[in-house]
Amino acid sequence: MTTRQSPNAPRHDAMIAFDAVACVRGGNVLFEDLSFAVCEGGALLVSGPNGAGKSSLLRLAAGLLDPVAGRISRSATTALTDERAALDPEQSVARALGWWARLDGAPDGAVDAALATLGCTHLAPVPVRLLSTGQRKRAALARTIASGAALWLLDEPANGLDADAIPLLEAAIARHRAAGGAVMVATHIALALPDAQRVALGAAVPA
Ligand SMILES: Nc1ncnc2c1ncn2[C@@H]1O[C@H](COP(=O)(O)OP(=O)(O)OP(=O)(O)O)[C@@H](O)[C@H]1O
Repeated sequence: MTTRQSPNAPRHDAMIAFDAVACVRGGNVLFEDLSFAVCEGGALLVSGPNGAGKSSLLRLAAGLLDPVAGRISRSATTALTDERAALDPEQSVARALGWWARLDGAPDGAVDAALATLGCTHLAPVPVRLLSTGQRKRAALARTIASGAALWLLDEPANGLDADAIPLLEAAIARHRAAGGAVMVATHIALALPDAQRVALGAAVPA
């Protein structure tokens, strides 16, 4: 169930390290004794059946959940993309993303660049509430790309994307890693993540 690097010793150069982490939700142990470290340029691929705890793992990594045991050390800024796009439905895509970019302290032009990266510059003036499923996913991914965060936490990033968008996402991840960033990805859809570490979660058991 776990990926272990140096046993019980979080790496000092890690952007994030899980050390013997356990997660319980809804009365079930989703995983325990989970240890790994993700360093600059790294990637971690999280797999497992529905309900295994992939999203929970990413929420732990984002600091949105606390582990019931173990320790999580985080030295990098993080951005999470999940099914909640968290974009104001009444704003245009550009304004909604711009709001987050300002909050994240992103440089001027970060939103335009992120939209171009995902091939959706044309969506900039479109109200968020009018976006299709795949367009909403592209906008949510653009929010993470524009954030400037070093560690991208991507929960099912390919869901809803069409065949043209998936290579754009893979290229964006590769560029981010080449620039010293890192990613943790939970996905049921195959994505090219060269040299990724793997965490395969199993079925939950009652606590
Ligand atoms: N807020 C919550 N309170 C209680 N239980 C929760 C909560 N959120 C999730 N769970 C439970 O935790 C378990 C793991 O959920 P999680 O979303 O992490 O799984 P997942 O592996 O991402 O699943 P999927 O492949 O379906 O996206 C599920 O049984 C779910 O019902």
